[in-house]
Amino acid sequence: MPRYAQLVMGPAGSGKSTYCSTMVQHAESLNRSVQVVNLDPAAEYFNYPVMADIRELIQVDDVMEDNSLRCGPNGGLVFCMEYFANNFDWLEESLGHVEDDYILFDCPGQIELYTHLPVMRQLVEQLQQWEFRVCGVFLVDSQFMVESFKFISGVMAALSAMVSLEIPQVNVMTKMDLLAPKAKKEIEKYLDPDMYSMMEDNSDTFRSKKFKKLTKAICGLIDDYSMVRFLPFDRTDEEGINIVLQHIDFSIQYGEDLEVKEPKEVDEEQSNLNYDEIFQDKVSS
Ligand SMILES: Nc1nc2c(ncn2[C@@H]2O[C@H](COP(=O)(O)OP(=O)(O)OP(=O)(O)O)[C@@H](O)[C@H]2O)c(=O)[nH]1
Ligand SMILES: [Mg+2]
Repeated sequence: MPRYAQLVMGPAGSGKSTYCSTMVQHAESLNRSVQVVNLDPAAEYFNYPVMADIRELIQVDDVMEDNSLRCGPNGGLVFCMEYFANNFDWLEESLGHVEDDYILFDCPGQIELYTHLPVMRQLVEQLQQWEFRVCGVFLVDSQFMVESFKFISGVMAALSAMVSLEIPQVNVMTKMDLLAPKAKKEIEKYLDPDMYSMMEDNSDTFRSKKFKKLTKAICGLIDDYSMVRFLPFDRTDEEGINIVLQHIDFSIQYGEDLEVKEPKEVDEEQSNLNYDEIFQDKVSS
């Protein structure tokens, strides 16, 4: 039986840890068990219970304090993630081997992890060997997406993760609750974007003529192949959260192998009795 994993990725501060805790609560309300693994060795605050925490293996502060390594915060993180990739047995031990487990991996925000460093891909391959079905969940902050040039950068970041990991990916626009109603209306066009008309509408924003052709070609490519789309995520909207979860479940075929649950057995005599009572009530009234 497979296990299921969401790799929760995205730039720093895009809402990854908040997404994880919101999903855990949402799953609880659906009577589903979802667990979280913290993979951010520099994490200071998150409010979900962890199944495993990379800081038990290695911490950025310790790496930065090491005089022989002389790392800053970003170099320190890269060192930690490489160390992690060389010690996957720690993760194997922490995860155990429970069938049907559904685990969210709260990843660090350094974008280089999703562009050219090999560690996330190595993690995906390792999880797949352990029979996990893995879905990438790429978060971007809706606050930074309301202008077209920022939007194109966000799309390229999501695309870069898709290309480097080669797994199903659901892209999510977070913090929708912070948008004013007008901005909310405005952002709808970015959820399922028509890149061609976006380019035309905002041709003044792209000032340099030299790069306009390149930007246009990139937009055309994204549009022609419908490569990137976003789902809105408002942590206060249960229905919206459920739609995001359903998309992810569908992409990793969660639920297809689950055993059908038998309905609770009802005492036959009892149920007949109730039915008779109702019938009697109806006749007498
Ligand atoms: N209002 C609102 N605030 C949010 C939402 N998601 C995240 N935030 C806030 O945004 C900030 C960053 O959120 P985190 O969940 O820590 O973001 P992160 O991606 O885990 O950040 P790093 O791990 O540092 O990369 C926090 O102050 C959160 O309270 C949201 O959906 N709505
Ligand atoms: Mg975080």
